[in-house]
Amino acid sequence: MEKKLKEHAFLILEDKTIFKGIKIGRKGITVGEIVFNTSMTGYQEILTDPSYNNQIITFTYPHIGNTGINNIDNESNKIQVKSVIINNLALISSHYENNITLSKYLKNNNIIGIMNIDTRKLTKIIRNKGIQFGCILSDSNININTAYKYIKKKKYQLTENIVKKISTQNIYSWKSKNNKNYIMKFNKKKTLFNIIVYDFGVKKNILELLIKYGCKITIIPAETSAEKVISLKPHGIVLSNGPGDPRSCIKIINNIKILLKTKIPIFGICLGHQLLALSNNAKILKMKFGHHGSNHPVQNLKTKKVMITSQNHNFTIDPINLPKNIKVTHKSLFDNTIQGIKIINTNAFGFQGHPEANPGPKDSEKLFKKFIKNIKKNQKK
Ligand SMILES: NC(=O)CC[C@H](N)C(=O)O
Repeated sequence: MEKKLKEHAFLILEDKTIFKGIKIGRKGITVGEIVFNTSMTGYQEILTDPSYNNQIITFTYPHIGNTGINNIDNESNKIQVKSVIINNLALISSHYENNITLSKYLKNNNIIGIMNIDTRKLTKIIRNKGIQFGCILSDSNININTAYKYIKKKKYQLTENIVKKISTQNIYSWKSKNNKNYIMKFNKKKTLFNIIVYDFGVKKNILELLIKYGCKITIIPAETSAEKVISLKPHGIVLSNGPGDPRSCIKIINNIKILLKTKIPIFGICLGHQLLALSNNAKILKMKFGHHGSNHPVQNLKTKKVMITSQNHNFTIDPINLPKNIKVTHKSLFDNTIQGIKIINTNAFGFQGHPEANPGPKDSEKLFKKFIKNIKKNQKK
């Protein structure tokens, strides 16, 4: 059990709503875009998902921290969210893999957080008014007017390209800790495909699933040139998930345009899917409050089958005046937004949700099989 959890903190929204709560993590002030996640499990994976880099996360599920933090489930090597808003922080962590309490984990990683917030009320505000920029203030030496000034000052930074900052700076091979146990389940011929993964903020489970389906992985910096990628002679290319506004990734979009001409199979996931669309001259829109949860129904328009998927995005492909070479393959049954695309006359497809889940259901894992099938087909030609 943890004691001393009683210092006050404030959550201040750009619409001037003020919530009073209790400080968790480090003392200080922080601002960012607040996004809500509706998943009932998986707070550790969410906190470490690089797609949330620079954002403040709030959980609609009221009880967070009850299984602690373990050494296995991180989706990257650090906490990626800027700050955390929780309703009820569990004071006891109980799980056989538990290593450290959530509260200690936040403190050790210098994260500013707030608890005892009615996160469902906060989520309703975001749903009604749209994504809110907000500030967590847990330092009694800073007053609320400073917080408002901070919100105004920092908001402009939303359009900057953060992908380049968080991507790997060097090319490296991914070695799975688990690979012996699950490589080759799908790929019976035991061929290892060489896959290049563009790291826009890649989640670990994307890499683990590629390993599972028989791939050898080389991870490359976000702005690696198309020429360099072609010289590495990959069997397939993955455009990973990642944070921020895809429209800021100009260099990456230009590289994808060149790669599309090569016919190397390409699989775009979330940000990667949006970048695939942009490199084919589609428009991207910012959604009112995005999709962030693990129960989103997505329909395959050809088979009519529905998958329950994990989602985490604020941007979406504009369905109006979609270029003719982009075929929509999947749609959200929540709001009809585009969830899957195929680029005609190429070997490229994209998926808006998170087929690697973590947290979330495994229904859309089959998209990895589809990618491998595309690679095999391409080899036969
Ligand atoms: N998970 C992701 O890759 C997110 C993509 C993009 N940053 C968005 O918010 O829409």
